Amino acid sequence: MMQSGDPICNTCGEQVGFNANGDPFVACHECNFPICKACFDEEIKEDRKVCMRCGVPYEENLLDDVEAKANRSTMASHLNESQDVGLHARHISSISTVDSELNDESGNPIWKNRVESWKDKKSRKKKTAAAKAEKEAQIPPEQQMEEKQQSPDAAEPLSILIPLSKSKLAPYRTVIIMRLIILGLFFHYRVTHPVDSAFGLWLTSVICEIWFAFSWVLDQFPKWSPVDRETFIDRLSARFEREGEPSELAAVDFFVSTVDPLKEPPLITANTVLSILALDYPVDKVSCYVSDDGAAMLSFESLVETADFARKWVPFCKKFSIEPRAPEFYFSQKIDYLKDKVQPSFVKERRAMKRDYEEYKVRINALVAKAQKTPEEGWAMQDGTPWPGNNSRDHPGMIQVFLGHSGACDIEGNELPRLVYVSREKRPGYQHHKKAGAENALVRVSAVLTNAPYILNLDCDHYVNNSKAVREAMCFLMDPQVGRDVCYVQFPQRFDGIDRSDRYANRNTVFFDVNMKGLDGIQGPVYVGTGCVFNRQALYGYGPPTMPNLSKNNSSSSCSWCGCCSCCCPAKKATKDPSELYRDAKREELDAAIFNLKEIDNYDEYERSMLISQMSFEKTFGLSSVFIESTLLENGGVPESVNSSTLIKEAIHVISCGYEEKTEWGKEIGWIYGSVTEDILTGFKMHCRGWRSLYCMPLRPCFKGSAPINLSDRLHQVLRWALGSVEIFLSRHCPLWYGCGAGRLKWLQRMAYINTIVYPFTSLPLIAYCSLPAICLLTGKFIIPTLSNLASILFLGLFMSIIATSVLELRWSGVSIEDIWRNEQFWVIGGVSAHLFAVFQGFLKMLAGVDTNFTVTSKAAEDADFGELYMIKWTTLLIPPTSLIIINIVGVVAGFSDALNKGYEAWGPLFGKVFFAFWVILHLYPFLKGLMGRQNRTPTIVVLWSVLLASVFSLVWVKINPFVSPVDSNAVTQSCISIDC
Ligand SMILES: O=c1ccn([C@@H]2O[C@H](COP(=O)(O)OP(=O)(O)O[C@H]3O[C@H](CO)[C@@H](O)[C@H](O)[C@H]3O)[C@@H](O)[C@H]2O)c(=O)[nH]1
Ligand SMILES: [Mn+2]
Ligand SMILES: [Zn+2]
Ligand SMILES: [Zn+2]
Repeated sequence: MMQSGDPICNTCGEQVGFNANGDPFVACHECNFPICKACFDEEIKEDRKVCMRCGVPYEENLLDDVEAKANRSTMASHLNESQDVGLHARHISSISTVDSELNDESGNPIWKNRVESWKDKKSRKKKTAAAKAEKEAQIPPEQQMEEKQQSPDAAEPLSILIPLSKSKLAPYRTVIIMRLIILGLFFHYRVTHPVDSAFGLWLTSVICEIWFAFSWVLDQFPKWSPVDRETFIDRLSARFEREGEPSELAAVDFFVSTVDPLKEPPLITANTVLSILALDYPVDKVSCYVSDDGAAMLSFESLVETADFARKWVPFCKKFSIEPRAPEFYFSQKIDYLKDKVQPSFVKERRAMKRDYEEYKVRINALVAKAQKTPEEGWAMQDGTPWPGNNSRDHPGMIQVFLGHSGACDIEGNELPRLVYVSREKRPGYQHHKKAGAENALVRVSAVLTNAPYILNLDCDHYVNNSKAVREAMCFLMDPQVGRDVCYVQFPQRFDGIDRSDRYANRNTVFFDVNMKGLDGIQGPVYVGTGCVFNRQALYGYGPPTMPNLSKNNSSSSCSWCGCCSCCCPAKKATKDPSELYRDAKREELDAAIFNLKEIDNYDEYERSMLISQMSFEKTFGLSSVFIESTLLENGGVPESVNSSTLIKEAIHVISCGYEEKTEWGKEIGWIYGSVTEDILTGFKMHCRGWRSLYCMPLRPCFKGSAPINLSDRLHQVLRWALGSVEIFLSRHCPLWYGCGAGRLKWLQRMAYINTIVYPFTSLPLIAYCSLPAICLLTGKFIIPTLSNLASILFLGLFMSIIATSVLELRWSGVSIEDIWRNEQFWVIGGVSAHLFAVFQGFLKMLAGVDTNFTVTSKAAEDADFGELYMIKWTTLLIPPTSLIIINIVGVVAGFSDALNKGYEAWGPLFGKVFFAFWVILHLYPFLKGLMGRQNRTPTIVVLWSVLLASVFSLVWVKINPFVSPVDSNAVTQSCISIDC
C-alpha cells in the first residue's frame, strides 16, 4: 500500500520524494529500490555507484546530476568561508619572561612539609609493599586465589597474562637449540676447511658468517618466551566508575608533537587532536598538549579552528559511538556505516556532520594556502600584533589554553577536554634537543597546569583509532597487582595508506608482532616513540617503588644511634662484600632523582629541607618551585589554591630555553638526549632503573599512523633510526656496559638492547657478503671447497633449521610468510644503504663533532592512489645497492659466458655461485622495482630477464665469434683474475 503512494526511503526512513517532473524519485529502474534523493546523493559521494539491492549500476544522467551539484556546493562553501577565515583566531596573551624571582618560594613551609610527608610516604609504602609480598609468599597460591575471590573487588584481575602454549613453545625452543648446534658444527667445518685457492675470499666470507650468526643470536634469544596479554575494560569501569559516584579513573595528559606544518600537514595533526578530544574517557581527566616546534602561526590558527570544530565533533562521536574518532579516517572508511546503527537520526546527523567537516577542511586548507608565502614583515595575528614566532629559531615561549573546564563547551553544553597549544622558547646558542626537548617541555608544562599521573605521547600523525585505548592501558596501570612497577605501556604502531604488498616493510610487522611480544616476556617492550602511556613518576628518574633504592635500602642496617653505618659500626660494614658495595654504588648512579638522605641527616630540620631543595631538587628539576612541588604529588593534580594566571606564568617559565641548564633534564630524567632515536634511549634508562614495561595489543589497533611509502623517504627514515643507534653505541649509555653493575636490567633484555644498537654495523659484512658472489663469478673462484657428504648434510641442516625457526615463529605470532620475506628483503636493502651511511655519519659525528639532524618524514595529507610509491628522489643512499645489483648481474652474465667457453665441467661450480648471486638479486628486488618507478607496469621481472638474457646471448656470440683471436679471450680471463682480493 505504502509503495503505491509515496514510498519510504530504506536508508533514512523518510519519504522518497519527487523528481523535477513530479514523479516519485527512482534511483534504480531495475528493481525500484526505494531510496530518497539525499541518501542517493550520499551514496554517490561515497563512491558507491551501484544499486544497494540489485547491484546494477545507476543511470549515467542521475550520476552526472549529483556530481555537478557536489562541485558547485564545495565552491560555494569555499567562497563563503574564505571571508571569515581566522575570525575565530584569538590573541595570544602570553609572552615569555624568565621569572627567576619565583624561586623565592622555595623556603615556603608548605613545600617543606610536603617533602617531609613525601619521604614518609615513600618509606611507608615500601614497607607495606615488602610486608605484603612477604605475606603473599607465605600463603600457598591456591589459598591466595581463595582470598581474592572473597572480596569481589580484588577478585577479578583487570588483565591476564597468557604465555605461549606448551605445544607451540616446546618445538620452537627445540628448533632454536638445534639451530645453534648445527651452527656450531657448521663453523667448525668452515674454519677447518679453508679454500687455499681463494684464501682472501674464504676468510672474508667466514668472518661475515660469524657476524651474521652473532647477530642472529642477539635477535633470537630475546624471543625465548613470548607472551600475550588480555585486558578486561568492563571490569575496569565496574571498579572505578561505580554508578552515582564520580569516576575514579586516573587522569591522562596527552602530548602531540609537531614541527613543520609543511611536511606535517595541519589537517593530520588536527585529526590526531580531534581523536584525542573525542576519546571515550571522562572529559575532566583528559588534557591534550600540542607542542609546535616550528612556532608556526599556521599550526596555531589551525588549532583554533580545530578547537572550534571539536565542539560539534566530540558530541557526535560520543552520541553514536563511532570509530575511529578522527574525522578524516572515519569518513573515508569503505564500510557500511548503517550496519548495526539503531538510532534513526544517525544517517541525517552523519550527513550534516560530514558537511561540517568538509567545511572545516576548506577552512584549514585556506589557512594552509595563505601560509604558503610568508609576508615580508612576517605574520600578524588577527588584532594586528606581530606573531611572536616569526623567527622560528629565535622566539619566546607561547602557550594558549582552549576548551576545558573554564573554556568553551560543546554544542550540547557539555564540558570538553582541555587543549593547550605550546611552543617552547628558542634562542640562538641554546640546544633544543629536537623531539626529546619538546617532550620534556611538555612534561613540565603539563605538570604545572594539570599534572596527570599518566602521560600518553603521540606523533602528530598517529591518531587514536580505538577510543578505548586509554582504558586498555589503565587495566594495567591502575591494577595494584600489576601496575606498581610499570614505567609505561606501549602499543604497537599500526599504519594506514601503505601499499598492499608493503614493498618496503613499512608495517614492520615482524618487529611489532614478534620481537616486542618476546620482550614482553622478559622486562617489557622497548619504547618506540609514540602510542605509549607513561607513569609520570618513571619520567622523573625515580626507581620503581618496590625496588630497594640506594641510600634507603640499608636504612634498617644503619646504626640507630648516629644514623649512618660507617662511622661507628665497622662490623656492619664488614658483612657486606665488595661486590655488594659496588652494586650499591651503581644503583645510586641510577636512582638519579632521589636525593641522598644519608648526607642530609646531619642537619637540623630547616637546614635539611633547604638542602634538599637546593642540592637535589633544583639540581635535578630546575628552578621552578611550582614544578618541584608538583613532582611530589604522586597521584597528580594541582593545588587548588593557585590561580590560573600564576600557573600560566609559571608554565611559560618552565618552557624557557635556559631552564634545563645545569639540571638533570635529558641526562637522567624525562626524555633522554643524545640520540635521534630518543625513544630507545628513554626506555632503556627506565629498564636500567629496574622498571618493567608492558605491551598492549587489543584486537582493534589503538593508534594508527602514516609511514613513508616511497623508497627515498623510507631509506632516509631508516638512516635516521640507524644513526640514532650508532649514536647510542658511541655514547655513555651504550647498552654493552651501561648499568651493568646494578643488575637491574635483565640480561636477555640487555641483549635485545644491544641488538637494537649494533644492527647498523651488520651493514659492513652484509656489503662484503653481497659482493662476494659477483667477485666469485668474475674471478672464477669460490668461497666453499668441493663439498663432502658431511658438509652437504651440514649445509642442508642449516637451511632447514633456518626455515623451521621462521615457520614456528610465524605460527605463534600470526604474522604472514610474506611479512617475514619483506622484512628479510628490507633488512638487506636498508643494510647495504642506510645502515652503512649511518655507521659513517655516526663516527663522523663523534670525531668531528658534527650534530646530526632530525629530518622529519613528510606525511601525505591525502593518499593519491599511492602516487608517492613511485616517486623517486635521487640520493646517495641509492648508490651502494644499485652497484651491488649491477655487479651481480654482470657476474651472472660473465659466469655463464665463462662456463660456455670452458665447456661441460664448468657448469657444476657455476650453479653454486649463481645461486648466491640470485640470493642477492632477489633480496634487492623491491629496491630495483623502486628504482624503475612507474615503468613497473610492465613487470620488472620481464625487463630484468630480458636485459640478462640479452647480455648472455650477446656475450656468447662474442665468445664464439671467429674474429676474436684465442689470445684475446685469454687476456679477458687474465684481467678477471687480477680482480682477486
Ligand atoms: O625537532 C623535532 C623533530 C621531530 N619532532 C616530532 O617527532 C615526531 C616523529 O617524527 P617522524 O618524522 O614522523 O619520524 P618517524 O621516523 O616516523 O618516527 C619514529 O621514530 C622517531 C625516532 O627517530 C620517534 O621519535 C617517533 O616517535 C617514531 O614514530 C613527529 O611528531 C615530529 O613532529 C619534534 O617534535 N621536534
Ligand atoms: Mn612518523
Ligand atoms: Zn536495483
Ligand atoms: Zn533517505
